[in-house]
Amino acid sequence: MLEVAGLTAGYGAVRALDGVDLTVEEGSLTAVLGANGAGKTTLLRTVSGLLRPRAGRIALDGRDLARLPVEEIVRLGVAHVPQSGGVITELTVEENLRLGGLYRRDRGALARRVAQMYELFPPLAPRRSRAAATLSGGERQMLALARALTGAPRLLLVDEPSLGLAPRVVARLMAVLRRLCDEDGRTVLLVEQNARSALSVADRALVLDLGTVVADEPAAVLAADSRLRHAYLGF
Ligand SMILES: Nc1ncnc2c1ncn2[C@@H]1O[C@H](COP(=O)(O)OP(=O)(O)OP(=O)(O)O)[C@@H](O)[C@H]1O
Repeated sequence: MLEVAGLTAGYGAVRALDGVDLTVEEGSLTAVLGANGAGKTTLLRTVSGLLRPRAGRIALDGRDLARLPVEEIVRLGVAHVPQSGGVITELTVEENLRLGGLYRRDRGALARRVAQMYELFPPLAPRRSRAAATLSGGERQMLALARALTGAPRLLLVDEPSLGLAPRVVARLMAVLRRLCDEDGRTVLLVEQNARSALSVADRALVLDLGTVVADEPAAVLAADSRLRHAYLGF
């Protein structure tokens, strides 16, 4: 579904990605792992159009995204949940969810999708009329994911959803991501520092180091490779 080839991107003199190749199958969950500064966030930002590549190709179902406006990339079904969350804290939970699906014209479908989000993330339901600013960190992460999902994206890009969350909340979020692939056929590209959690739900895993791919394996193979784990993943 997503094909990235020879992707090079950066910031001024910094080359954050250097010839990255990646293929993501429809309905799969791919983990992008690696140390701080490896280029993981930059990879998501180039796919969603927030950063333009210097070279290489990013294709969604064969269509090149590299020069499309961000709005068009969203319309093609790509949603990006950034590390800092992506919720509007002044608005209520419900308003955030409705905004996430705003570009979908069908209002009935939007109401159904919002209702589905309360099923998928039960802690959000009793808080629907509260400002997002009053949510805990975990609840905010759930809202950020739910908000992206109300737009019914085909490809969900998620940047470190586990950051600062309790282990039980992390496990619940990972399980939701897995369900999105298995039950809804969505495709997920998940950036994580918490490699152990990500590998427990991923189909495939990519390890980045200084902007290059040093491993691209089925998640179970990577999890069993103690040399790679010690060298790049710290466990
Ligand atoms: N806006 C920016 N301006 C300049 N350099 C940047 C910018 N954003 C990132 N970089 C640099 O690009 C490289 C890759 O950063 P990136 O954020 O993609 O890494 P990461 O793997 O997501 O790291 P982390 O796990 O710490 O979030 C790093 O060397 C970083 O310092």
